[in-house]
Amino acid sequence: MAFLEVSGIYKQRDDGHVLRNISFSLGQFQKIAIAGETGSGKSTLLKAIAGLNQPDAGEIFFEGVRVLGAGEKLVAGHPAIAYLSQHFELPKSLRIEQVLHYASKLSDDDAQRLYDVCQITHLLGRKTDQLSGGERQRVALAKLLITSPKLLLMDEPFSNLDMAHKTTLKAVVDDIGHRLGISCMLVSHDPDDTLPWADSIIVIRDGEIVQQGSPHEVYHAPINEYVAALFGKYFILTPSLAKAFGHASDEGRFVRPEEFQVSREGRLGQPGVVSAVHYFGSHYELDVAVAGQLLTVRGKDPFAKGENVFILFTSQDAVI
Ligand SMILES: Nc1ncnc2c1ncn2[C@@H]1O[C@H](COP(=O)(O)OP(=O)(O)OP(=O)(O)O)[C@@H](O)[C@H]1O
Repeated sequence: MAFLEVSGIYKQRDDGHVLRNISFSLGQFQKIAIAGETGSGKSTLLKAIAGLNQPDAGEIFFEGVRVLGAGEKLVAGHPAIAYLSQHFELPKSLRIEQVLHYASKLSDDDAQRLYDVCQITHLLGRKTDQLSGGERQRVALAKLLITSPKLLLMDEPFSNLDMAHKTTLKAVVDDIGHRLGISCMLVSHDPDDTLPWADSIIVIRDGEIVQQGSPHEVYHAPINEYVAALFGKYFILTPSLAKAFGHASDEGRFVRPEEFQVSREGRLGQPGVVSAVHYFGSHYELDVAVAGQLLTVRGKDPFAKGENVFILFTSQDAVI
C-alpha cells in the first residue's frame, strides 16, 4: 500500500457535494500539489487527509492505517500529519523559542537544523507579535515540523506574502523535502507555486479530480480549458492557424505564448500586426493578429503597437 492512499472520498455540505469520489496515492518523499479555482474543495480535501474533518464516504490510509475522521476521535488530527492552515495562529506574547520548545519532539541538534532550514534562527528571541507575515509563516511551519511529522500539508502558504518573503518561504519549503525528508502536499492556485515544485499536480473542479499528471503534462497537455487556464495564458490552435503554421497535426491543441517566436524578419513565419504590448520584466507579451486570429506571444524585444511582425510556431513537444 502507498505511503498515503486516498480512496473514494465524498464530502457533502448544505448546498451539495464539496468532494466527489476523490482517489489518489502519494509515495513517500513525493511532492503533490493540488490546484483548482477558489471554492473547488482544495482545503476541504487537505483537512480530510489530516483527519480534521469527517468525510461522508471513502477512506484515507496513511502508512497502511486508516486515518480517523474528526467525528471518530476526541481530538481531531493525526500525530504524523501536519496541516498548515491558511488561518494559523501563534500563541500571543511568547518568545519564538518558547513556542517551539513547548512543541518540540526533537533533540537540540535536530531542532537547530530545523531552525536553519526554516530560516528562523535569528528570530528565536523575538515575541510572536514582533514578526512580519513571512516570518510568521516560517515560524508556524517550524512549530509544525518540530513535532516530527512524516507528511506536511500546506494550504496556500504563499498567499499574502511579498516577493522577497515568498522567495524565502519557497526555499524553505524546498529544503523541507530535501533536508528533512518530509513528504509534502501543497494547495495553491498559483502556477508559479506548483509547476516548479511538484512531482505531480492534481487539478480539482467542483470537488472532483479532473486531471492528475506531471507539471509538464498539466501545462502542455491540459485536458480542457479549465485546466489550461489554471496554469497560464493559452489558446486553441484553430484549423486555419494550424494550417497557416504548417502544423495541421497540432489542430485543436492548447498552445502557450512561448511556443511562438516573434521577429521583424520573417521568411519562415506568418505575417501579423502587433495590437498590444505588455512588459513583464523578463519578457514582453504581445497580442498579434495573425491569419484572422489574435495570438498572445512572447518576445525579448520591445515591439511597438501597430508594427508588422512575423510569427514562427516552434511547438513544444506535446508530451506524454
Ligand atoms: N465549514 C464549512 N461549512 C459549509 N461550507 C463550507 C465549509 N467549508 C467550506 N465550505 C464550502 O465548501 C466549498 C469548498 O471550500 P474549500 O475551502 O474546500 O475550497 P478551496 O478550493 O480551498 O477554496 P479557496 O481556494 O478559496 O481556499 C465551498 O463552496 C465552501 O463555501
